[in-house]
Amino acid sequence: EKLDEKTIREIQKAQQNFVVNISRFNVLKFSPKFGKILFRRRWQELYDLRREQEDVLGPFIRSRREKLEQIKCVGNNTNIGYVDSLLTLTIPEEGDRKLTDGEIVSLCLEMLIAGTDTTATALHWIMANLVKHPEIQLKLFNEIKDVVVSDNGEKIKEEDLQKLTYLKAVVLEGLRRHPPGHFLLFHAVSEDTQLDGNHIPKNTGVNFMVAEIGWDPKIWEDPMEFKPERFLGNGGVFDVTGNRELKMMPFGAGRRICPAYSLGMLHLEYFLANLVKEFEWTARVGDDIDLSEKQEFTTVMKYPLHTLITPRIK
Ligand code: HEM
Repeated sequence: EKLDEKTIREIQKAQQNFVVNISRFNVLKFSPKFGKILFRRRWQELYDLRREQEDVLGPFIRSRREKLEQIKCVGNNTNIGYVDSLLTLTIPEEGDRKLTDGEIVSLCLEMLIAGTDTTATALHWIMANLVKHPEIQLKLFNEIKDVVVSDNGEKIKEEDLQKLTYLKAVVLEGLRRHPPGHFLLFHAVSEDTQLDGNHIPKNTGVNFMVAEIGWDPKIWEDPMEFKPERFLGNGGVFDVTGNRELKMMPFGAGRRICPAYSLGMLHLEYFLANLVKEFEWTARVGDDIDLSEKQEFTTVMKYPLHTLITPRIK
């Protein structure tokens, strides 16, 4: 179903309000009993945000449920989308019940946020580094120019990306130095576990310091420097899943790794290649590009990038 511009803006606003405010709600996890009184205002804000999400997404879910019923009646089951699969899902552990509308709203938002905010944040950091280090941007542009023979003004295509080794190195370095998530989503241990001599009881919530892992000076030389060249060894091949060797984990690792890590990499490579092919990105006079961080849903630039963009001469 095609959404009009107004609806897209409403969904975007609900998502943005959530992303920007989420870290302010962490405090609500403590002492739920007294917290309800102590943080009454903040709880109210959270409820309001939640209502906003349900108001914008709820009608689409209900309308899709009706459509699905009609499709079932005429026996046509083509065009199955994400919401359709959630609507047909049942939970065996809970008496084969279906998901509630509220749960579906959460899952849709999770997919929207996880699929856009992470990639946009990663790209923002990478562009900031390319503006800060024009020599890296130039090297990347030269690779694009030399390797992709598409001077006819066409966009770089998906199949061209495989030939761009330095592009891949820049993306990997961006994800190492500025992973959008400095932590993963919360995990819990399913059994009593020993970790580095510490006893972790079953059901304890655990997380991983993603950014620190990628900045470990025992693994990475000059870890805080932005040096894509470090990824050029081994023929430019690097296993970002950590299956072979875990040196960084911007997408997590193992069973709960980001289910769309390869799509995330593809988006970053594709957008970056085209942005650099079409435009030269430079700092404003006297602007040193401040790489300070700020915690939102992802770790974003505290001072968003302002840059001058000049079309490349064809
Ligand atoms: C550069 C881009 C991306 C990065 C850095 C990234 C990173 C992550 C990380 C760190 C996690 C948590 C893994 C864990 O808790 O162990 C995650 C989960 C997730 N990601 Fe991504 N992601 C990216 C792109 C995407 C895209 C494009 C989509 C969807 C189209 C997506 C969908 C999801 C979903 C649905 C989850 C939750 C999975 C679960 O609950 O098990 N991500 N991602």
